[in-house]
Amino acid sequence: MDNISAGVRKPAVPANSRGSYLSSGLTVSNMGTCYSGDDALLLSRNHGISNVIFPGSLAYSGNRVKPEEPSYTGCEDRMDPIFLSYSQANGVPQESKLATYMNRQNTSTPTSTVNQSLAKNLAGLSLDAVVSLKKVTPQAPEFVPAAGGGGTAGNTVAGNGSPDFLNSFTGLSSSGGPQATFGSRRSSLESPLSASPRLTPQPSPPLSNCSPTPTLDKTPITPVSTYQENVGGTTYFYPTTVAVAGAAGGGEAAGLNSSGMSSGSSVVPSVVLPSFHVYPGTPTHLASIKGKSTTPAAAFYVANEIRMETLHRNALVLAQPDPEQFPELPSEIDNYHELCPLKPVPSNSMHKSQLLGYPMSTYKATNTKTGARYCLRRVHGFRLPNTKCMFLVDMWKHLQHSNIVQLREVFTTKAFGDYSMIFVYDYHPGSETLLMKHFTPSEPLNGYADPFSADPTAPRPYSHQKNALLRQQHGGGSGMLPEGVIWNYIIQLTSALRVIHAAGLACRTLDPTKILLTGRSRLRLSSLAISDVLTFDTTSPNPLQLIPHFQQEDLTALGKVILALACRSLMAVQRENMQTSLDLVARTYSNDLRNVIMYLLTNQQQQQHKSVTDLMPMIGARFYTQLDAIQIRSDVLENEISKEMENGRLCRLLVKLGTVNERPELNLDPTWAETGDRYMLKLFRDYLFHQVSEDGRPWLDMSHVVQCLNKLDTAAPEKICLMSRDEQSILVVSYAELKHCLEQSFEEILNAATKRDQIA
Ligand SMILES: Nc1ncnc2c1ncn2[C@@H]1O[C@H](COP(=O)(O)OP(=O)(O)OP(=O)(O)O)[C@@H](O)[C@H]1O
Repeated sequence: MDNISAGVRKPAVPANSRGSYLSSGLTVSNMGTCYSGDDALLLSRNHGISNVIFPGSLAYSGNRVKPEEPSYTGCEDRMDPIFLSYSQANGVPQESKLATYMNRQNTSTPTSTVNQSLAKNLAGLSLDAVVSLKKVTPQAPEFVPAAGGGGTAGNTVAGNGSPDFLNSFTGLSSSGGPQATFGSRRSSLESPLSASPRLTPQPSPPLSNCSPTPTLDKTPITPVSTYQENVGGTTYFYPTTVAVAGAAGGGEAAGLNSSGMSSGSSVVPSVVLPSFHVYPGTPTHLASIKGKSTTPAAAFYVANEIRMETLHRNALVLAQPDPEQFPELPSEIDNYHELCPLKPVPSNSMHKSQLLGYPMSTYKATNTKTGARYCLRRVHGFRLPNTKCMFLVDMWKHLQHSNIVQLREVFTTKAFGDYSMIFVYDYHPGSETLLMKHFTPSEPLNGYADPFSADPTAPRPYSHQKNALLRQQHGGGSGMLPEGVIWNYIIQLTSALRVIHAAGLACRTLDPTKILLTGRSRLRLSSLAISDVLTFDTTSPNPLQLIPHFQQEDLTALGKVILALACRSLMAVQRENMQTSLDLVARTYSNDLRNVIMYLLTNQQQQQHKSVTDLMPMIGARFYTQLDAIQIRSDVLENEISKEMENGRLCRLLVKLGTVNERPELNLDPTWAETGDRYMLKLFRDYLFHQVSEDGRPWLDMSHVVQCLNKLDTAAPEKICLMSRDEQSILVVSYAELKHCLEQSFEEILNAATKRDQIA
């Protein structure tokens, strides 16, 4: 909570006048509470420089108090008597600017209506919001600021901070925030809602797992539009619309009452929701997760590691081809442009894909209609004899799974100067193949060498040297994959195969060159459907006849991939190395892993029909381990999102503010940004960003900015005190009102922009 008495921080004031505003005898009268009934605060200075009257509280339901309104009954004893003592002839302190203004006008200003029956109606004034307010009397010592110059009384609050004084106000405040008075008169910024202005922002919360203390407000307030009048250089603001509860917090806006229950619920509210959104800090169940970033910034921003990964992926999505390097690339193919090769384009048609037997190239491309990025696989020089195979393409297109790169469409093109077939897939930036990840020689193997490598210097299988090496690997720190990683891969690959086979299809490209690894451990089968199209037999009466056979081949291919991963060698799956490889697996890993491999690689003749579902009991409880890991990961990411969600929301809010603030002109009005609602927003901008410490140094506190923006965004009823740069005007205004001003002003700009568009 603020400690206004510390007097450390204050609204932005010019350096040359620092420290003076609290001691310059400002008089603050809460006119809105009981004098004019229009909820306006008159802030005047003893030395009578121009002032601003501005709507303070929004508890009143109209511009002016209407004495006959039944809702304003029974509250006299709840009113701060200090205001009663000010009830002068017209209900307005005669020394106030508003009184001067009204006297000068001597006309039937709305306030005069108040005057006639104010005394009567004050007795019956009823405001729910003040029911719980602590009753104080003018005689209470804490309410009698020292007479005389501004310095004394002002110091009581801003300088020395009489605890009694503050406590009594704190007791009045539903927000629990400190209150303030200025100058030599008995005065208060206390509003009918007890949402006092904050002269100083909240202190920074501790960085670890902590967030600014939210202010709890039970009474949501709707901003009111204001009517303003300039009299002799003084601007008077009056509310013009009815304040309606219900627009303050997000929960309220979503039709929830303060308990978070639906409005129709008869359950008695037992909790009070904060009136603004803020990230509440890392949940305890994530605080102890290993590998979590512990930097202070990680408490409020997305973890560095995730940020870097995301930035990298986004950069890859946006990457453009270098036109000088790829001059031969067509600028557009069908609905795709910005082709960016993902691997070197084969220079001649003899360079064929090892797996598919055709020259192939892979590109990232942008859809011209949607702007989305896709992965295009081009089969060079392939001419589709007819479209009979397209039913298979449709089957693949409908297959959606988290371990599959989804096929989107297939078409032929002559844009490359030949007959090419294009398979369009989802693009997963930053993916690498299993081959690149686990079988590239460049990868450091931490002393482990491929036991099947042809390199004569490498250890031979089952040589003394190799066995020693294996023992060392088994002890940890080796280049062999941890068994958990292999099981993780098995679960993902079998998961994909399960849906493919269940759909009556077969993968046919289950190979380390066609299994993509994205991020830490997400596997996806790629290049699906290509084999089906390229080898489609148009003369066959039943093109699906061979699918069961291909499914059995998928399972064998899966066994080979697992064996190769377990031995970290593609040569491990060659027929002559097979037995050696299985022995190696038996020594290094659990029996379960060996059994899975054995099951998948056992000759089909010996085994009737293999099925991917047979593997599920072999995987067994490892499913749970995987599920647990995924759910923890999901928790972590959800937490990261909740941090960034707040940041994104604030960014949009800042964009709005920036669009309004300092706008040179609007609709040919060069003073637009400096007048009316915009003036308040300008002062709010100063309050947000330009505060200075007592000795004039810039005061920087991110939590202050974040808190204020959050309160603005949710139209919190809490009030703040804004001061003009020349110190001549002070506005006491709620976030709700500021939000309303911002929305109005931004809408004006939007309307003007649309108008111009229409003209253009
Ligand atoms: N859907 C995709 N999203 C993102 N990147 C992909 C996608 N498909 C493939 N890639 C990447 O494109 C590159 C080339 O993939 P490709 O399958 O053509 O490899 P390859 O080993 O050269 O295959 P082949 O020998 O059959 O031509 C790889 O780095 C791979 O990670």
